Amino acid sequence: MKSVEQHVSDILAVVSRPDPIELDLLRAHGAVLAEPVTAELSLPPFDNSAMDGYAVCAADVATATPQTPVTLPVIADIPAGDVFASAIPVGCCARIMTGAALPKGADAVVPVEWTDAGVAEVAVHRAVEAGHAVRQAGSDVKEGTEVLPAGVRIGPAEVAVLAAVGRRSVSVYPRPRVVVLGTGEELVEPGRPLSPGQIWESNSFMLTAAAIEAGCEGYRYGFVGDDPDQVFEAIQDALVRADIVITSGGVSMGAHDAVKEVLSRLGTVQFDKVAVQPGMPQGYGTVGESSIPIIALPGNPVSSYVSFYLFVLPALRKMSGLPQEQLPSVRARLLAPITSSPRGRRSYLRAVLDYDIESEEVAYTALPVAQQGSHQLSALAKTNALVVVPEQVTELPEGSVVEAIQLPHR
Ligand SMILES: Nc1nc2c(c(=O)[nH]1)N[C@H]1C(S)=C(S)[C@@H](COP(=O)(O)OP(=O)(O)OC[C@H]3O[C@@H](n4cnc5c(N)ncnc54)[C@H](O)[C@@H]3O)O[C@H]1N2
Ligand code: MOO
Repeated sequence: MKSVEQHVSDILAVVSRPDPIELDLLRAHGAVLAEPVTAELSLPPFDNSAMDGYAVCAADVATATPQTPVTLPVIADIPAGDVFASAIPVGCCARIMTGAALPKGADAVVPVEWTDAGVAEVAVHRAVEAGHAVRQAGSDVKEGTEVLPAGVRIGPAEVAVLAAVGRRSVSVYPRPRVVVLGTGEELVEPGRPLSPGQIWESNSFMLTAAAIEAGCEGYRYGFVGDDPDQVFEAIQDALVRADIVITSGGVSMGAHDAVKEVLSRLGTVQFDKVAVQPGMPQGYGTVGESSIPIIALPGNPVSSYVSFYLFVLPALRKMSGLPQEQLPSVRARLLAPITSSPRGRRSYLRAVLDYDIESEEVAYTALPVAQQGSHQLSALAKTNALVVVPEQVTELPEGSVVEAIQLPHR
């Protein structure tokens, strides 16, 4: 059987990072930056006031106390956006608002709360040091410095930084379009009535949602039955708007598993048994004239789910322009024994991971849920981690320390 690592690297070999495109700032939100961004100007570009108050020369108010206030004439009013062109003469001050440029001659701002808030002249009750409530030019960013490296995902903070350094558009990797197709004659659209032998379709919803959460454009194609012609047509159709196609079902040994047969006709798709539980039968390759990557996941819902995080996510990261990175994992103490794990296959058990505030050594506990069957979907929603049981291990007592992979957004 093929190792998990081998299957990941085989998949990574058939997907590539797209060429960057220039996108307007909000369109770029959620995509990965393809260029390092530097500040053309310092931020703030000029010394400015951090408070509403009075721009003064600190030396002029050095003796001010509540008992002995210093009174200064107010010679100007400087709202944010205005610039006071001349200098403040010694012994004078200007009323100034937060964000307004500090006038020449002033070296500090007295907050309005430390004054009588006068308009023509003002009584200052407290001394200030030079620099008080002044935001120095460049105290956020110095001109020419890198504010964002290439390879970061653009979230709200990055959008803010880009706008603040004056960028209206940026070079990003376009978000991969992921088209998801389920297969199975027994499947029925949720919301429609079930006949005997049928179940409601869930994999294409789950995989589309997971692709969207991974920052991609996810499209649910829906599902088709096991008729090879239908499967053929659906995959051809899906290819039109896909950078990658994800299918579920039809990859095992079933007599009606159409996906295997059709995909072999359409491209270079290879089917493997991967040494993993759940998710053993897997397919990957490329299809169509443009050699669009395709990943064929097993139909069992839990297998599809786990396979997404093990095999699809690394592909989507690469296609998004992100560096390869494992999902974060921690060492955790098992709160229940693991009674059986197949020898020769690495198990990923769905578990509840908790922070263990009492423990001095291992900071987490992991409780694998009781329902670990590949069809037992409902338990997934209770879990937030995958406990890894290595290939050669078949059981583990309670209290064992294991690796627990933290699932995203859980
Ligand atoms: N003789 C063997 N049988 C099976 C083997 C094997 O090695 N030898 N492997 C088992 C394992 S492991 C898995 S995993 C499954 C994978 O099977 P397929 O990928 O061919 O999937 P299907 O047979 O189409 O479906 C399996 C199961 O999942 C349900 N399903 C499928 N698609 C969906 C969907 N979109 N939404 C909800 N549920 C879905 C389907 O009804 C089946 O119950 O094969 C084992 N068998
Ligand atoms: O490997 Mo299957 O994925 O056991 O359920």
